[in-house]
Amino acid sequence: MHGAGNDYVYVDARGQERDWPALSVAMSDRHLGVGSDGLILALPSEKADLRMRMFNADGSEGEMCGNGIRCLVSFAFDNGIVAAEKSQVLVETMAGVLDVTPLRDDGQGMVGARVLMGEPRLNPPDVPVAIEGMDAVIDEPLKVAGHSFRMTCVSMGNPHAVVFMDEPVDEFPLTEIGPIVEHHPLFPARVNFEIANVLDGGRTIRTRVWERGSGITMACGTGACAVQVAARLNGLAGDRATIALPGGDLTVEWPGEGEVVLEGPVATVFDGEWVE
Ligand SMILES: N[C@H](CCC[C@H](N)C(=O)O)C(=O)O
Repeated sequence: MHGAGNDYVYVDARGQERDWPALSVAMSDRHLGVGSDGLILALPSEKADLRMRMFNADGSEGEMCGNGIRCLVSFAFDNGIVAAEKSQVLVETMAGVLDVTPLRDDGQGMVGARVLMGEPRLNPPDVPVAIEGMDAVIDEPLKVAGHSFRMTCVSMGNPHAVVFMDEPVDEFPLTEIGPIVEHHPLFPARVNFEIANVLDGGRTIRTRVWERGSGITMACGTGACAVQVAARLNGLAGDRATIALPGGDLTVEWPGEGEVVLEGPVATVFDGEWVE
């Protein structure tokens, strides 16, 4: 399944004990495996309708996945894990229990979802940055390979570093710079790195992402949230923005306080059986 091109393999892991990190690496390989940005598990929960665990393509576990949580609810409906007629589904994640509202087409199929993503963490322990007022920025420009960035760091349960730039993001050497930022010593848990062009007075923000543990992805849900929050903190956007990613558009709302709301598509590509 994929959310705006951010594709994962989804597994009903109820009652299964496996080496999930190793399985994520094997399944994510686009030549020797299924091919994906990682692996997402549906698991039972004591305090929600179900629990999500997500693993990046390198086997590392992410605290939250905004595109993944939408697809997981659709997967849970299709596989009888959660009653398909529910109009609200609670999902336990490492970033808290989050509220997912399925969006259905007239045929009742799920085509997307609206997710309450929790509050942004602006002085996140996983992104220790010099603090300038509310705005969590790195006071000293971060010098990377001849570039000097002013980053706004936001955690959505997982760490993000956002750089707004005038240079068109499509021309930025993200493949070269992305891994240097991801592994920069400033980020003890590594970091997801977003580059963004603010367009249309902040109503649209063109964004590309180098994801922690997966590299360049077509979209990143938590990254889209971090971009809108960072833009609003920097006075570059209002309460709502369309985040235009290579794989599609995601909509993010954050009025400066409270939960971030993410809305985006869901798609199933194919089903399969994993044969040992
Ligand atoms: N790579 C991320 C996890 C996946 C996030 C992204 N795919 C999303 O949709 O939020 C991390 O290690 O924090």
